[in-house]
Amino acid sequence: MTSGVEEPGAVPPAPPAQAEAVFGDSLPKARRYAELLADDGVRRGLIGPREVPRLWERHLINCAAVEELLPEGAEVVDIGSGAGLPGLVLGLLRPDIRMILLEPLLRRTVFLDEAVGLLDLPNVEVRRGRAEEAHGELYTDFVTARAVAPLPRLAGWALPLLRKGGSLLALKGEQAEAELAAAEQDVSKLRPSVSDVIRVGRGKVDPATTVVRVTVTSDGGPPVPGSQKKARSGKKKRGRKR
Ligand SMILES: C[S@@+](CC[C@H](N)C(=O)[O-])C[C@H]1O[C@@H](n2cnc3c(N)ncnc32)[C@H](O)[C@@H]1O
Repeated sequence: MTSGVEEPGAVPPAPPAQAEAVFGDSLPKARRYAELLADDGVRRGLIGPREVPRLWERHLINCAAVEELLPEGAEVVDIGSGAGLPGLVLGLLRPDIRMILLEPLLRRTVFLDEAVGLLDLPNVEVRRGRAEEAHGELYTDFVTARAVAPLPRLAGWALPLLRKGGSLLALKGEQAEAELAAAEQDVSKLRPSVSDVIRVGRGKVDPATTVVRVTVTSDGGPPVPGSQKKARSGKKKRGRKR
């Protein structure tokens, strides 16, 4: 039986020294997000309690390292954001980018909406849905994803969302080269593309974050600029058809 008094949530560890270098002026927002993950995130089952002591190194800093692959003003769709990793971290670190967090589960989108409001992130939009349901509707410069699906399935979901020259940035573990080698042929059949494995955040993140990057080299369907359908409200929506 519960006492009716809510248990206090967990408290995240203090940010490690490299968090200052990684987040700079955004560190206060990153701290607030870490608190939210440790408290509400754990309470609502979005992250496991065992993740709390390693929130900074394994989650926030690891995800933040990807920002060096995103040029100024990039449009990004993070598929399978879960509790906001890596999309929310990138959105709070880089106010110049436009970030859509695409996540099918209501419980998670509710948390993400609350986090975006609390952290005051006007450049971040939360959408409920599966990546494959957005095909033909959403086009972007980059798709990010962490721990969402094996590479061939992930590429099937992500590549149709990309404009020509755009890249899927999939955060992977140490086996990234082997995973890419096994999947590369299937991936390039989905849409002509070039792929590589890069490590980002060297000198700030230890170990460096491993990213499989798949860059599409063909048009693959996005309509020509100017033929964009109007959003239902009549207001132009970020990242919509263009
Ligand atoms: C293991 S969690 C990873 C969450 C987060 N990216 C992270 O690294 O902590 C996988 C997430 O992908 C979402 N997901 C599963 N299938 C999806 C799909 N087809 N499109 C978009 N998201 C999907 C799930 O709802 C879940 O939130």
